[in-house]
Amino acid sequence: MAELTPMMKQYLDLKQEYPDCILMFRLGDFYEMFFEDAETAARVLEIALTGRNCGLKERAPMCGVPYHAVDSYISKLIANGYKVAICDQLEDPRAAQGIVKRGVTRVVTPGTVVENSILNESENNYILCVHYGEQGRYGISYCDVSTGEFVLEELEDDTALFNEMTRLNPQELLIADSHAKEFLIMTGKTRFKNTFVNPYFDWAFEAKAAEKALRGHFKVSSLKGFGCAEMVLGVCAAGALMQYLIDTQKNALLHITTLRTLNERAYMILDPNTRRNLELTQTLMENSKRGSLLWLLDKTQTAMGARLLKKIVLQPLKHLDAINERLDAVGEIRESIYLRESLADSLKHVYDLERIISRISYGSIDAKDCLSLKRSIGILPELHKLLGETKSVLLSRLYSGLDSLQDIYELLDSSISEDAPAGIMDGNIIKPGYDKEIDRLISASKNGKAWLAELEAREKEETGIKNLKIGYNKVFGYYIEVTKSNLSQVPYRYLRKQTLVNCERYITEELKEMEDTILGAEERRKAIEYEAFLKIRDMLGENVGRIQSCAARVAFLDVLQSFACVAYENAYVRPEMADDGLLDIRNGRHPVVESIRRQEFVPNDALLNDDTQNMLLITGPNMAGKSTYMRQVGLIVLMAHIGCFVPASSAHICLVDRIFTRVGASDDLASGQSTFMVEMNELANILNNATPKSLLILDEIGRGTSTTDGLSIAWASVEYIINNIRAKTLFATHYHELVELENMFDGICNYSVAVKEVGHDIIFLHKIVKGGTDRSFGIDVAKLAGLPEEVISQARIFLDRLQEYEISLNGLPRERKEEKPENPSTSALPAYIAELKNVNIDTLTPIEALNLVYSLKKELNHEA
Ligand SMILES: Nc1ncnc2c1ncn2[C@@H]1O[C@H](COP(=O)(O)OP(=O)(O)OP(=O)(O)O)[C@@H](O)[C@H]1O
Repeated sequence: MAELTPMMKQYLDLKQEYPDCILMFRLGDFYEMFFEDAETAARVLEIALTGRNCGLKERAPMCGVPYHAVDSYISKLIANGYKVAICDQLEDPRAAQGIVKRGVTRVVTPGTVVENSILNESENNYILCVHYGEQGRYGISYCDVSTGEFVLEELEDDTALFNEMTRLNPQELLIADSHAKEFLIMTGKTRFKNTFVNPYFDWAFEAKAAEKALRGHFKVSSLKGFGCAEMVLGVCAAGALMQYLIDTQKNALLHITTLRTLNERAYMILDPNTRRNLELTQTLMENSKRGSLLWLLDKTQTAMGARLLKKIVLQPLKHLDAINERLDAVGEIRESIYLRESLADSLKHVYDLERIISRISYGSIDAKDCLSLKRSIGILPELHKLLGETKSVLLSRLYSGLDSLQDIYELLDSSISEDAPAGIMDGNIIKPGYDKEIDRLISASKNGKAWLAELEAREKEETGIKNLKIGYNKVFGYYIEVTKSNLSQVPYRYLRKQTLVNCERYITEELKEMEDTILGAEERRKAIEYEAFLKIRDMLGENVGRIQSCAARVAFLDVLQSFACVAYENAYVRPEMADDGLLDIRNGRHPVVESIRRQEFVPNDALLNDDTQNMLLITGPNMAGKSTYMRQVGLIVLMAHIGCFVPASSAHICLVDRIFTRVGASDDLASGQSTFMVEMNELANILNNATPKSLLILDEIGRGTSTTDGLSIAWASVEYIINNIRAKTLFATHYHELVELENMFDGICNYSVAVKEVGHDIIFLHKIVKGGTDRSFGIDVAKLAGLPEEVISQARIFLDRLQEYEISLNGLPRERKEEKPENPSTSALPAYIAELKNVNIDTLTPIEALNLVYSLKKELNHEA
């Protein structure tokens, strides 16, 4: 009976352990795949499907990829939704007795890739683990295995979970088997519907098992030191994630040196709408980084700085001292041209230390990485010197904590050759003087070369063949080459080795002996260099924690210099921060619009306080600049809270707990929500969660439905905010009726965006002025947009007619509206209308009152 070959038996044993993965099996210089895996991989990777004798009657389907190019093939498989298990040779094949020992060294999934060619340099690559707690609460934990960041958090509800998921944008979600279905349904209609969801053992999420996995990895007897002892849900998520990483990444977790507990009280929560509406990391229209706040603020010089900047932009601080510390540091760098330019110049030379560290941990570091590490460390003394001269608390703290890693520099400088190749098994990596044995072998092969030259001269002399030469190739080794015209002079002692078109190649006894010595020395040197390199790698491995904390400091310094650089280049000012409820921005600008627009940007003030000016009700024509103005206030407040200078001539910014935005119209087809439904969901979230310390930016509330419904909702929302929340609010609207609210409530102030009419044309002045407006200029804007003249003139006729009805309404005693009502809760009711209809004011809600106004309008319309 046919029997499997030992190699195929080994393959099938391993494959059994990884049935859901494509198993890449290392054979010599190739990773081979067999059977179904081969068929799938050949199709996805567009490579040839062949066969291999496996001992059975039929050949096993097989395909393979060269090991040195494996990254690009892995990335293609991952992108197509497959998991890949990498099976490597666990011993030197030359030393193996019998079949080479092999084992899976790593399972690669979208959330666990570390290959540079797959990763985006300025983005983190997270795997996020979600643990379901009681009463709708969650514990989450996320890790970027390409940098070693490992964090846990606890979240209140679905909304908080969704907020964090959108902030982190994980490539993979780990979830307990028993919740996987529920989770898939929950994410099925969101943007995470295509994210790789990985169900994992329930037991790993149990508190005891989770804690054990964490204690085991961090080698601690208690988790107290990480500040998460009370966070049971978070620990369950973190422990399950750690267990998963241990299972799949095997021994490559050296670089996960700490567990960070995210304290939500330290950061302002930004919901996905606010991130999107303020275009913090990407633009609304094109989803591109260019045009976003992140793009504008990114003057970082390192990939680590770029990744940290994104985190900082999405996590504004909530504490005054922390914000002021950052502002002090940015101010100090901004003030000194020398410091600013020297920091940028030095940081330019620092490589991506975080990802080099992960390659140390994964054992995939090469000599080039070592040189990058050495060069980066070489910059540290300069950074140290620059920071040593600073005064601000934060920079001084960075200075005192910055380890110069001198010993690591010396190790790398003495060991790794400057022109070392990338491959670590090809020799020429180790510098002369580092290892005596390597030096001896180098000299043996060098002497061998001198001896070859001497032999060549001797053979020429003896045979009289002047153009005889000694050469070498990988297949035949050393040879003596004689051209065809000189063959008659070849002596008998020459043994033919190879025949070419123009020449013959020979070997002699003497040359053969020398070949053994030279090649033996070369081979041995390569082997010893490889061993020496592995030792250096291990020494680096023992120091990953030190390199990591250095990397974190460098990244933070990079963000601070980036803020300083942007502040200097764009003439930003330092915001004055206080917890006093006053927002006073003078000559504020929209940071991105001003940097992109060719024409001059018109600056505007913004004043909001807790009592007299709590809400700005902004009216004005289309295209005047209402949205730009409101976004600019939101961005200035946010920039101040991340410790960045702001585009204004001066800015007093009070601490805010959240920034809420409801801007523009977008529908969510994926979840089957109409534009209006999306708008109402967002509004509900704001009205339910805003506090007096929040900043609200509301643009055209109610425009997604009929005018009457829309106006009613807008009116009622303004009332609700001013009466119940008293959050600082910017409220832009096309419902000019709302300007009446200024007279009815303390704290509402009308503003409008000025335009100038020149004949039939309008000029946008983009200036925010006090007072409301009652004209939209919509038709004028439509004309500017190039609507056909016929449509424009017909629209003007309709408008005139409508305005006539408007006048017949407003002809009613207007002065009554100026009187301040005694009871603000019924204040929205236009009393004169109620009187007209003989209705008792006190029995109506504001919305009913507004509906009344409109039904009256309709009646008047009919009569006319
Ligand atoms: N302060 C300003 N200085 C210069 N240009 C500005 C200013 N504010 C806005 N703009 C420009 O005016 C245009 C319209 O701005 P925006 O979209 O904010 O107007 P809007 O009033 O919100 O319009 P709509 O009501 O139609 O949504 C944009 O192209 C913007 O770049």
